[in-house]
Amino acid sequence: MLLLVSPDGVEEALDCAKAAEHLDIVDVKKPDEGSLGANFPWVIREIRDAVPADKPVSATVGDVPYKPGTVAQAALGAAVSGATYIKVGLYGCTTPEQGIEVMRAVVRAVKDHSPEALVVASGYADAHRVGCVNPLALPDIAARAGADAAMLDTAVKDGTRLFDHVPPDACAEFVRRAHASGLRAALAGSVKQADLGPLTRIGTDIVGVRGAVCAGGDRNTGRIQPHLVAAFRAEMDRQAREHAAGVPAVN
Ligand SMILES: O=C[C@H](O)COP(=O)(O)O
Repeated sequence: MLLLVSPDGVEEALDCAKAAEHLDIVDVKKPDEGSLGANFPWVIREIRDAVPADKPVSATVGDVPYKPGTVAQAALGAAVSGATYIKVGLYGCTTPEQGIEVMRAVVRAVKDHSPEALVVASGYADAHRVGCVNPLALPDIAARAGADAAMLDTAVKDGTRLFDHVPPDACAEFVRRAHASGLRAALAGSVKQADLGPLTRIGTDIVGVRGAVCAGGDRNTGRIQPHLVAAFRAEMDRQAREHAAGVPAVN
């Protein structure tokens, strides 16, 4: 399982760089613009320059509206700025068809420019609270649009977590559907260390965090702490070892 960590700017990205050996993907976002809030192109570029070259930079394109042209341009902007994972939060899409239309436009815009870039279609575990497309529809949306990964995050950052809205069994079904379509499955949403057991066992490919590696566990007022990134990775590694050894689950 890969670890994606979301700094909110260059300063925090430098803290991620200090913990680079413990993480796999640096994910640029602007949390004050939403769960998958998009940051400025120059911030993506600065962060690309600040983190080790072997660490891919991901960028969120925003909690996007159902406007395929607008979103395709924004996604291209993220790719041009140096991101190699392009994450789109299908916030304004109320049907799978709308999600597919947006994601097809994004895939074309991104891959025409950077064929090696990976496009991630993200939905929301708490979609029922914001009226967007059902979380379990994301693997099919991503696959039919030609994206590379399906992801879930939470739209409302109020302390509720991924598993509060999509329990582990349903997340397992999400991962199964993604893998059946040849996609990577990424899961996030106020994920804590205690969630890593189930996330490992269901075969999650990428776990995304911010709050869990910020001081005080607070994604808004806390800053990313390199030692918390290291501790999170240590628990990931422990869970991976236990899973590989067939140790019975305790959480
Ligand atoms: O992409 C991952 C998100 O940044 C997760 O943030 P969070 O762990 O604070 O919910």
